Amino acid sequence: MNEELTLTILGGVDKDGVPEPVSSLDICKGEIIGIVGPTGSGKSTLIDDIEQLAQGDTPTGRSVLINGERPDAVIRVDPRKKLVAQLSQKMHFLADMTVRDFLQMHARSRGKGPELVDRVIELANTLTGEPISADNYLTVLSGGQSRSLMTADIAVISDSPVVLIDEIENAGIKKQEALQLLSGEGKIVVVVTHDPVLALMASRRIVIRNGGMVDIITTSTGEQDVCGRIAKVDNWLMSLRETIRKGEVVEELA
Ligand SMILES: Nc1ncnc2c1ncn2[C@@H]1O[C@H](COP(=O)(O)OP(=O)(O)OP(=O)(O)O)[C@@H](O)[C@H]1O
Repeated sequence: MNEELTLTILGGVDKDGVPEPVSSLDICKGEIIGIVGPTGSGKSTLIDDIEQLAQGDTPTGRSVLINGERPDAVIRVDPRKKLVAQLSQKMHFLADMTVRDFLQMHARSRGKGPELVDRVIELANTLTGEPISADNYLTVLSGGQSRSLMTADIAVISDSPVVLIDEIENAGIKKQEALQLLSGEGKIVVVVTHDPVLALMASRRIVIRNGGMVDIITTSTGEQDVCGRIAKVDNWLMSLRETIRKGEVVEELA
């Protein structure tokens, strides 16, 4: 995946049919971009527009361009050519097969070798505190394990250069690592979140109000500093959760 990629969102209208203040936004390869706004403001709707590569044919009237051009119809409908992968809070596997069989099948369907399977599991295990083994059945994986596996699968096997993430704050996965992994693979990562660590990890965030994109905030160096500090607290909380999950005793602070 070395080709250049720019995703352009052309603004449409807000809930009142008024043109959105942000009329055009370019997002480049490897960028993490946040979407923030009050409940019901239209964050998921923007994610859906990107997922569908809207062409003025959704309620918002937005259009999404790939490298400055309107994507052809094949890209929009052929699952093998899909540009956009989505990772959501609610995720369950329905297939009754092992992790290894599932990943091998997915790698094969993408024309990739079975050697990637071990790499996916290894990466997934860096994102979850509960180890996943190749012989686990998908149906017994916890929510956190499932999301970790999907994140690693998207990073390694899936060719989709754009990843949409809708609220993973309580997903039981190391969310910073997950975002870094995906953007490090050169993917465009679009994340709906109010989690300060995730929102400030993004280089910019789109502010949504009343269905419209009203502002783009670039993360300042001061905000990056805050992000680093809260990330440490966040990792500490995660390790405390692990200690408690394992039935161990929490050490007192020195
Ligand atoms: N530009 C728009 N034009 C018309 N309707 C819109 C627009 N944007 C959002 N809506 C509608 O507003 C409602 C709420 O939007 P949405 O679910 O995207 O909000 P949200 O910010 O994701 O909410 P939550 O934080 O609760 O998940 C939906 O019914 C959606 O169809």
